[in-house]
Formats: sequence, structure tokens, C-alpha cells
Amino acid sequence: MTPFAPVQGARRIVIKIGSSLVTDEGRGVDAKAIADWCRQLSELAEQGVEALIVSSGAIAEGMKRLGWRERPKEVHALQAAAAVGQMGLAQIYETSLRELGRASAQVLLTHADLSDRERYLNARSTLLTLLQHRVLPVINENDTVVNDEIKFGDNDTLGALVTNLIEADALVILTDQRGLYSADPRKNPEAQLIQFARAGDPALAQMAGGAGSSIGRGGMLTKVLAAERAARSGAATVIAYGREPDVLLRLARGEAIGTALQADLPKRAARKQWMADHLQLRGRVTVDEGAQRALRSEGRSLLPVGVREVSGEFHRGDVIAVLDAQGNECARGLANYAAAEVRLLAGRGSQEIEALLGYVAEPELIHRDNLVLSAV
Ligand SMILES: Nc1ncnc2c1ncn2[C@@H]1O[C@H](COP(=O)(O)OP(=O)(O)O)[C@@H](O)[C@H]1O
Ligand SMILES: N[C@@H](CCC(=O)OP(=O)(O)O)C(=O)O
Repeated sequence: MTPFAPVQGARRIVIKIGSSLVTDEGRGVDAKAIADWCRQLSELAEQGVEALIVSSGAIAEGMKRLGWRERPKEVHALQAAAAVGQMGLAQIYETSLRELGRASAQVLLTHADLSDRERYLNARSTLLTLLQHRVLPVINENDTVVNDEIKFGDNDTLGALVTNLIEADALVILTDQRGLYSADPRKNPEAQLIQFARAGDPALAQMAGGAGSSIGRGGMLTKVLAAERAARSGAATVIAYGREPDVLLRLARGEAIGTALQADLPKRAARKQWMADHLQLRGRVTVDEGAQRALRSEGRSLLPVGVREVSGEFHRGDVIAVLDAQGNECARGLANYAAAEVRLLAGRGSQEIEALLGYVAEPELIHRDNLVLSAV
């Protein structure tokens, strides 16, 4: 396959840091290694790259703090360890980033949060707002309320879901191996590093086999599947060894490190496809000519001021159609407000939203990033 560099030129990236890497096989969280990734991300931020970290390590750090040598079998004990360890994990990231003059934020998410449309939009808006304010989000699974992911030890999927959520250009999965090999290198010394492949190629899952080390549990399979998922929003993935010197800076310079997995669809087309495949139409709004022009010719968001009529009973996060005065569909997108609210907001300026509803979710009814124009 032709070489390509997924991180070079990327404006927004998600970095997933695996348990086995961040905890150095059970010795608690490695603060020095974290400081080094933070230094690299801070340098990338200088170059205008927005980054989000998805970091594991809470369970391992919790086990160390509680003096547990063996990974407990009971899921609730693992959940308790994660709650203890998350304090340390957040503290280490916060300290490292603050020393570099960067603000950070802790975000704990579950897969269910991202499959609920309203929570999906809320999580997306919060993360995008953090990025706008140049804050670096440090994300982990909310292990207190879910346990499937703990059983499988898989933050790779969360990394991919976050990549989809904020439409990152690339997902970088840092782990304890140099990338994906043709077989598990711990078991097969002859295994070859795969440098370039297409995300979603079924041969990759074959190579990835089962779960990995004793601390991390997901193994390579969850990484290969995460790359496939990330590709659905048009993001390419790199799987690389996290202790490779300056790994993030070198990837951003276009150096070929680890395994690069290419997405078939470009970002915009992928988003369109996602809306078409995943979401049912819940309602319609008819807009005036000005709004129609703003959407079509100027690529703008839909504001409540351009709305004339509302039909259907939709909620925040549902997909609605935008119709022109003749009733032709001109776009589809995710509504920031429920139908009952839009009836109050129709024809009114965004500065009036707070007075009319008592709160402001967003100034737009549909943000342009959540809007897909219909073919004419
Ligand atoms: N084909 C493969 N190539 C590389 N590593 C593999 C492969 N198949 C299985 N593995 C195992 O996956 C492990 C990494 O997964 P895991 O321990 O879950 O990492 P993390 O904690 O970073 O998510 C490696 O240490 C390796 O033993
Ligand atoms: N959320 C948990 C761990 C999840 C996990 O182990 O994930 P992974 O890094 O994919 O092996 C933690 O912080 O310990």
C-alpha cells in the first residue's frame, strides 16, 4: 500500500494512551512518561493542533494506591480501584500540563453517553468548547457506572467514539508494541510490523488475535476495530509505541512510525454517510429565503431567526429536515433545541434565546458542522 502520514497536517487529533504503556506493567502511573507526552502535545498546540487525550491507567494506579498486588476478579473491586486511581491520573496530567502553562479538563464518559443523542450533542458541545478555550481534555471511561469495558479493558473503542464525536482528523493509539504485527510478537518472534493498511481490512483482525498483557486487556483486536470505527468519520489511525522518543512530534512531521491505517472516505462524506445511516428523521422546520441562502451559498449554521414553521415532535439531538418555502428539503441536521422550544424561538434573534427559554444551549438551531446539505 502507498505510504501515507495520517498525523501530518492534522488539525485535530485524539491520542489514546493504553494501560500497559501508562502504567509500565503494573508499577502505577508513570508520571515522567505522561509529562513527556504532555510536552509534545503542548508543542503541537503551539503549531495550532487541537488535541484530546483518552488515557487509561485508573485501575492500575488505584491498585497501587490500595496496595493490591493482584488484579482482583470482582468487577466492583476494579471499579473501586478505578475511582481511587482516577484521582491520581487526573492529578498527574493536570500538574504536567499546568507546568507547561496549559489548562486541562477531566471528562469521564461511557459508551452509552455517546449513543444517546442528547448526551452525544452535550458531550460534543462541551469538548468543542474546551478546545475553543485551548483546554486539553483528558478523557477516561466512567468506570463507576459501567463494567463491560472494565471486563474487556478497552479504552480503544472510547478513543474511536471520541474521534467520531468531535470529527478528529486522526486517532493515535499509543501502546507497548511498535504497532500491529502480522501475529502477536510476544508469542511469535518472526512476526512482521505492518506499516500501512486500510482500516477495516478483515486480514488485520486475524493478525490481532486475542487480548494482550495482564494490565491492559483489550489487546490489538480492539485497536484494529477502533481504527475501523474511527474511519467511519473519515479519521485515519496510527498504532505506535508510546515510548518512542518524540513519537507525537515525529508523527506530526510525517515520519512513518508504527502502523498507519487509512480511512476510505474523506471526513465530509463520512459525516453525510453517518447521518444517512444512523439517524431517523424526527421533524421538519421551514425556513425563509435568507436562511436558505445562508445554508446553501454561505455554508452557515441555521439560526432560529430564519425559521418560519415547525412540524413534528423532536428532541435536542434528533435529526430534522430543513425545508424551503416551497416545501423542498434543502438540508438535514442535528437540532440543538426540542420542537416545543423551536416553536417559541422561530423568527427570533439568538440573543433572545435566554429570555424565551431561560437558558441557552447554543446560538444556532443547527450548527453547520452538524448539517448536511441535500442534493439540488
Ligand atoms: N498482531 C499483534 N501485534 C502487536 N501486538 C499484539 C498482536 N496481537 C496481540 N498483541 C498484544 O496486544 C498487546 C497490546 O494490547 P494491550 O495490552 O491491551 O495494550 P493497551 O493497554 O495499550 O491497550 C501487546 O502487548 C501484544 O502482546
Ligand atoms: N478505564 C480503565 C481501563 C480501560 C483499559 O484498560 O483500557 P486499555 O488501555 O485499552 O487497555 C482504567 O483507566 O484503568
